[in-house]
Amino acid sequence: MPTNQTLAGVVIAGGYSTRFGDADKAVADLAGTPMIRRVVDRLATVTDEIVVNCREDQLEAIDAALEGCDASVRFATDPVEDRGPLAGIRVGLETATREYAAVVACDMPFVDPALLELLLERAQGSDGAVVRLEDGWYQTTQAVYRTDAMAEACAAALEGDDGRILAAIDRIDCVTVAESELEAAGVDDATFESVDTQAELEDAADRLG
Ligand SMILES: Nc1nc2c(ncn2[C@@H]2O[C@H](COP(=O)(O)OP(=O)(O)OP(=O)(O)O)[C@@H](O)[C@H]2O)c(=O)[nH]1
Ligand SMILES: [Mg+2]
Repeated sequence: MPTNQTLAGVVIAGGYSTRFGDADKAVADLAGTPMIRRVVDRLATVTDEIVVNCREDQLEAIDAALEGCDASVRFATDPVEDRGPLAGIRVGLETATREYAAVVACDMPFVDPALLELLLERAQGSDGAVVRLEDGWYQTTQAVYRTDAMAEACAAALEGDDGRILAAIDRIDCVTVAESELEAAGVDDATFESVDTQAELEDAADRLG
């Protein structure tokens, strides 16, 4: 996999998991393994650098959840908390050192590394590649971006008081990949599933267990 040399993984985990209840979904046990660890382990198969973005108060628990990981993980904490995922992506990308970075939310334990490889391939020569779902939604938290270009775009969007991830994407030259292309590329249907509630955690655990 020759293109892997330039791919970082950025996991965003600085949210408050309000739909999940009284616990941080990032470190929730999913069939015996903390959710964020599942994401990091999958990312590690196609990246050579991993940055985890979270709040200061999550560091200890996330570090423990990742103990013994093969990947070398660095942390990028939010300078200001609760500014939304775009702020987390920004600081994560500012910390990453590879030309491109796969940005993945901590609550997507089924992320398919094959998708990230496809997106990295499509992003070559551009500032990123993002999947456009059939309903028109862009899958921005499982996407590949050119690290410095997207970090600058995030900063510009945030400075303009626009916290939407799409506001940053609009500022870069990003390739769109149609959802319909993923099946032929062998990407797992479950890749975009996110675990936001206890019910979704139970459902995911049933399928893994
Ligand atoms: N750094 C940072 N990351 C965030 C923030 N809000 C959400 N995220 C991350 O963005 C991803 C998608 O967000 P959500 O699914 O809404 O997660 P959440 O906000 O923790 O959960 P809810 O409170 O239930 O919406 C998750 O990986 C979150 O950790 C934030 O304010 N800062
Ligand atoms: Mg949220």
